[in-house]
Amino acid sequence: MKIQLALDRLTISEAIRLTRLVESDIDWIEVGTSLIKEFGMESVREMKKAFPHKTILADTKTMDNAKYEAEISFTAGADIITVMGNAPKVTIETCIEMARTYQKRVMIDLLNTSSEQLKSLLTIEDAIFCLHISKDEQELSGKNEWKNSEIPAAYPTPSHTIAAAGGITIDSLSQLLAGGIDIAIIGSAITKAANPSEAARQFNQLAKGGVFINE
Ligand SMILES: O=C([C@H](O)CO)[C@H](O)[C@H](O)COP(=O)(O)O
Repeated sequence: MKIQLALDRLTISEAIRLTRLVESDIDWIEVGTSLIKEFGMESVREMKKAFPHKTILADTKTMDNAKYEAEISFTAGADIITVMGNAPKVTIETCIEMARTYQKRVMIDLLNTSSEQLKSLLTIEDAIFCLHISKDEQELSGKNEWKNSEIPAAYPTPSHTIAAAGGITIDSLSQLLAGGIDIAIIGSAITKAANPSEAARQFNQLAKGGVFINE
């Protein structure tokens, strides 16, 4: 399982400093939607410049204007962009086409995506599918538990790549591992930890098949 570090509600320099602390224990770097909204594509450019060998995901959460958003993200250095699973089909397909042109990838964020739409999206085998408990659901509706039952059997065959995001902790990571998730997207549990390097080390140890013992 890969670890994607989600960087949200930070300045660009804080994001770079924090990533340096945990760099060896994370696989992918997510330039969070909040950074993109606050600092624009500069945040993607700066993160790629600071970490040229890491995969950079720009969490654009594209809902419309796919060609434009994909273009500015890929040319800024993003290796992966996100599009919402409940966006019009043409928006999702355009993101996929743009990614193929730039030889990059797309993560489809399945927040509020109907099962009918999901079924039709599963034909896109080179996309990454992301199960997501939103910040608002976590903070305002009290939904913050990941269970194996949340990873419906209808999801992908082994040929699909599946990610999960939203309030993931060491405990829920075990559930996600058992559920066959390929990429765990972890934000606050690392970025807000008292010791981010130690938190990232524990997540990575577990994600790479080790057993984490909470002493
Ligand atoms: O996508 C995210 C969220 O919508 C805020 O923009 C985060 O990347 C995701 O929630 C991971 O962060 P944590 O929930 O803090 O682990």
